[in-house]
Amino acid sequence: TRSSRPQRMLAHVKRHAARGDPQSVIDAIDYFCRHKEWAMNVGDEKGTILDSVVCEVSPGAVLELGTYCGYSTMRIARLLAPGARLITLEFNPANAAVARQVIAWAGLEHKVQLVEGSSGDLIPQMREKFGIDSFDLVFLDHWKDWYLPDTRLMEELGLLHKGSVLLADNVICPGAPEYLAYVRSSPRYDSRYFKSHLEYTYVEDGLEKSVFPGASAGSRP
Ligand SMILES: Cc1cc(-c2n[nH]c(CCNC(=O)c3cc(-c4ccc(F)cc4)cc(O)c3O)n2)ccn1
Ligand SMILES: [Mg+2]
Repeated sequence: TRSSRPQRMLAHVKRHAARGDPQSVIDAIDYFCRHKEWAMNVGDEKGTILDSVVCEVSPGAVLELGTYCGYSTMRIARLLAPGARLITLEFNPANAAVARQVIAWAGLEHKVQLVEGSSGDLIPQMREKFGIDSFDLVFLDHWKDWYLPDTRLMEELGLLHKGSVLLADNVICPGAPEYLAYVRSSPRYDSRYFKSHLEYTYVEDGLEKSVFPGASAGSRP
């Protein structure tokens, strides 16, 4: 049967990127998506904003919701300090299989745990299965109408601590209006919008960065 777009992307990476060189893998995917076939990676423009937030937070524990082909997984993992951990959740097994190979080609597999399944099922298992107490950074890049319920779930499970950063992709396109309204109105978050474009296009999109000031904030003194 005909190959999938992620499979063609992986073939392009193997042909054009150097093993163990994450930047060359990132560049190869950006070239493929800009000049051959569009794909829903966060991309180079929003990727630069992602990089700056990762460097600013210098997280010990990161959760990524929505791996896809592992592009943003690599952007984050290549900037992590030794011993820091990145857990990434992917719903689609075929995409997860491609992502594992992309991450391995970049030589970043020892920094990344890729788990297949839905966020709603896996987030409650973070402590027991992965020994994670809380996350310093969460990159939301999965199903857009799941951003809000999953954020509420992480709050309720105590997976966010004072200063935890939520960074959400696609808040304009495809859009996450309920999530945006929540983080921008809740006294529990300091939120800021980084205007950009939908990956590899001129359509407006952006990232919303929201700092969790602590569970007590916004509740009665
Ligand atoms: C429930 C659950 C879900 C997941 C999960 N795993 N993988 C994903 C991928 C989700 N991503 C997107 O749908 C997405 C779409 C566009 C887009 C598409 C078409 C257009 F025309 C314009 C823009 C652009 C993007 O940047 C995106 O990120 N979710 C993992 C775990 N649990
Ligand atoms: Mg996205």
